[in-house]
Amino acid sequence: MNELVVIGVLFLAMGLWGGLAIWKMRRELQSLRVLVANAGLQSTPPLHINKPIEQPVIQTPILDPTPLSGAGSALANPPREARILLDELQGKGTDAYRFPLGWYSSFKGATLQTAQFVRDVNHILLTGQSDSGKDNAALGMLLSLALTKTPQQCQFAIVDGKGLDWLAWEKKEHTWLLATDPEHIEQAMMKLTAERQRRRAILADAGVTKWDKYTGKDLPLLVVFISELLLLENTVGKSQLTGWLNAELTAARAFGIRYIIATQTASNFSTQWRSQISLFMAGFQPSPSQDAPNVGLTTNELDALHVVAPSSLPSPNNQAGGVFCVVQGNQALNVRTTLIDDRDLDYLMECLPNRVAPSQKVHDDLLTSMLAIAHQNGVKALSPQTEALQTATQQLSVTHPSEALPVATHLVPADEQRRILAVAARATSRRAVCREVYNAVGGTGYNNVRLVCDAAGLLMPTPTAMPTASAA
Ligand SMILES: Nc1ncnc2c1ncn2[C@@H]1O[C@H](COP(=O)(O)OP(=O)(O)OP(=O)(O)O)[C@@H](O)[C@H]1O
Repeated sequence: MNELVVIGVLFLAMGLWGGLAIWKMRRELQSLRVLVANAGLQSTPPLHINKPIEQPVIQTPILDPTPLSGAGSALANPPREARILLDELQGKGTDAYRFPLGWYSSFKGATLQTAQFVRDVNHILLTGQSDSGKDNAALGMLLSLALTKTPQQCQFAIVDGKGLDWLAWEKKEHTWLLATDPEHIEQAMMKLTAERQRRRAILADAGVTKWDKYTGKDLPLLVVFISELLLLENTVGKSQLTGWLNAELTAARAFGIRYIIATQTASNFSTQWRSQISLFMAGFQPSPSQDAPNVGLTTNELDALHVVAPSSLPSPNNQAGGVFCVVQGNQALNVRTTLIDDRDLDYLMECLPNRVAPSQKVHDDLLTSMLAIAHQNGVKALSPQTEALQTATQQLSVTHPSEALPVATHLVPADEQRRILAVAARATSRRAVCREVYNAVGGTGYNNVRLVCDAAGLLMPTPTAMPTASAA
């Protein structure tokens, strides 16, 4: 009997000890997660071109994997801080222009679903009833790309017309084009077509068939965001818009251009260009008839993939903004985006480089080129106030540039400058000018072409942004 009591006490003690050990391990794991989360949050964002004034206070460092009721795997409480999003994104590697889609609950806990613009996603269709979170989703994508890629690697064309949400991008160096006024939409569409043709000519000159294979540094990935497709239709009419979309979406990919097209529903648009979409991201829709036009799969097909169709998602009016059904090929997932609040947005925009005024840019580029040339020629130190720079910048300000030479003649001989100017007036790229004038594609010849073209504003690699409503 006594033995039985001893054995019982022993079992009880072992059970207690085991329970205590499990509780301790859980606590340690919990503190470790807090530590890891805090360490991530305290790291500065990837680019630090500008010094932000103040970092927002972090509210919720632990990721909550609970799914939102009725929204499949989409999280109920995705991380609110954009820097958690960026840390997670960077952890996955940003080499192929990776960007975030949204958070979902997996066996690993709260997980970020991402996609890449190189060798993965072509164009994106972003749909959902008003207030479903389309603009916020696009903002997350563009901000992430801007914070992980330099303006030389990635540029944006933002065609809005809905309001003033994107105005802050106007002065940013990543912004190639910003049309916030419906009156500028047609001009923006023409400019995008011209840019595709310009890129085509550059690739043809370089003898490559695709942007992915081009090794020059003058063709950044151009991500075009159209915030409401209906505004384009209202501006140019149905048939012209259809023709434009068919042409641009079909050809843009090969020339390093990707479109993110947002609209409340794609059901009223032509189906031809939709075949060029490789990733569908659809928020709440009021009827099952809207599922297939917005994700490319029927409600039944989505059911079979165990995802909640757009028409079955909780309504954004019900505190469920930012929930999407994402479809790529035959794969589908429900995700919820990080809501980027004004405070986070101000801070992150502050981190992005501002556009340099054109005259300042020419001056800076000239200085950089001259320092490089001086370095090549063994000149140890060259002050920005050297006679050469003064002469060159004075020559830039002449009122009749066609009668004056753009740069000092001891930098580029006068006859070579005249020849570069003549060829650049009809050529499609600086490389083509260099080939024709110097029978070469790089070295000092290319430096001369760059100096002269920069100073004369010819064949500029980064076109300036369009005037916005405020600037017009
Ligand atoms: N991930 C999110 N989590 C929580 N709320 C969100 C989320 N995304 C968006 N919202 C809410 O939805 C509102 C509308 O978002 P947003 O402007 O991005 O929607 P939209 O689909 O672009 O709307 P519209 O078509 O009317 O322009 C936001 O102000 C926010 O309150």
